[in-house]
Amino acid sequence: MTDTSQSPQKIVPELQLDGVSKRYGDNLAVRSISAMIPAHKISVIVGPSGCGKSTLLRIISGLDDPTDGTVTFEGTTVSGVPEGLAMVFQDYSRSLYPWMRVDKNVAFPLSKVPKKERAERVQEALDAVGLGDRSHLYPWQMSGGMQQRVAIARALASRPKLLVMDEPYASVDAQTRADLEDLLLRIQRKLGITVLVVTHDIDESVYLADHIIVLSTPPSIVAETIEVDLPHPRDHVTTKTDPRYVEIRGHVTQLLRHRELQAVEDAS
Ligand SMILES: Nc1ncnc2c1ncn2[C@@H]1O[C@H](COP(=O)(O)OP(=O)(O)OP(=O)(O)O)[C@@H](O)[C@H]1O
Repeated sequence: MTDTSQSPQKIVPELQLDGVSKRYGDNLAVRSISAMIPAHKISVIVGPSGCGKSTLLRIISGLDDPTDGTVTFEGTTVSGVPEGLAMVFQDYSRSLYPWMRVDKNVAFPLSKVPKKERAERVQEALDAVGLGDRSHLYPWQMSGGMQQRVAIARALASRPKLLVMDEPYASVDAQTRADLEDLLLRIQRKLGITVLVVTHDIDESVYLADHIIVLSTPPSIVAETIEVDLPHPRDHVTTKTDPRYVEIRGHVTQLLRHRELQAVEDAS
């Protein structure tokens, strides 16, 4: 056994989930999930449709209460949206205000920040997503991918410690999705923030993650957690042809497939 207590790579938890369950009436959506989200890394929760990923993310973000269990963010039990947490949702068209120019959209959550600092933060966040010169546009003058970059900039402008993203690229085309995945990898490496992404896309989970939490079919439980030891920087050609990528991808696929088959057997 390796002694990790002396290791400089020692994992620091940013978020801790202990026995988190959620019941909607008779429907048990999430069943006693315990997991750790390490600080300064990208963690991905992957699982089949309806397994409770969004429910879990809402609980982690303090938007919903668990029926049982606790979520701890930096040592404090989550009740309400914690300071230092920012969210990006799948549907950018509903998260941006169409009547506000891009800079106003990004500045919106910063109303309590002094004007000069607010302007600096907005510019910094738009630069980070490559839209520094598009601040005067309205969302409806932009492509879907650009709008999602604005939504990411708005989350970054609050300088979050934890960025939570629910299927953030599900509404854009494949090429834009690949570009946005690379953007997220670059931003995370540059800013060192903790990122938690929910997706049902196995490729996306392996490509983005340092740490994957595989959920089973409903009601979800953790099937396995996987440390992704693929090197950085990653790119869609080199990383995805790395035998280790292929191996991890195959393993996650097998886990999800096995659980699906088991659920079908249990139901019959
Ligand atoms: N507000 C709610 N009220 C009642 N049931 C809900 C509510 N939100 C989610 N559910 C139920 O909880 C279960 C999990 O839903 P959830 O949206 O969390 O899954 P998901 O894994 O994110 O699915 P998808 O990948 O399809 O978005 C489903 O059975 C869903 O119908």
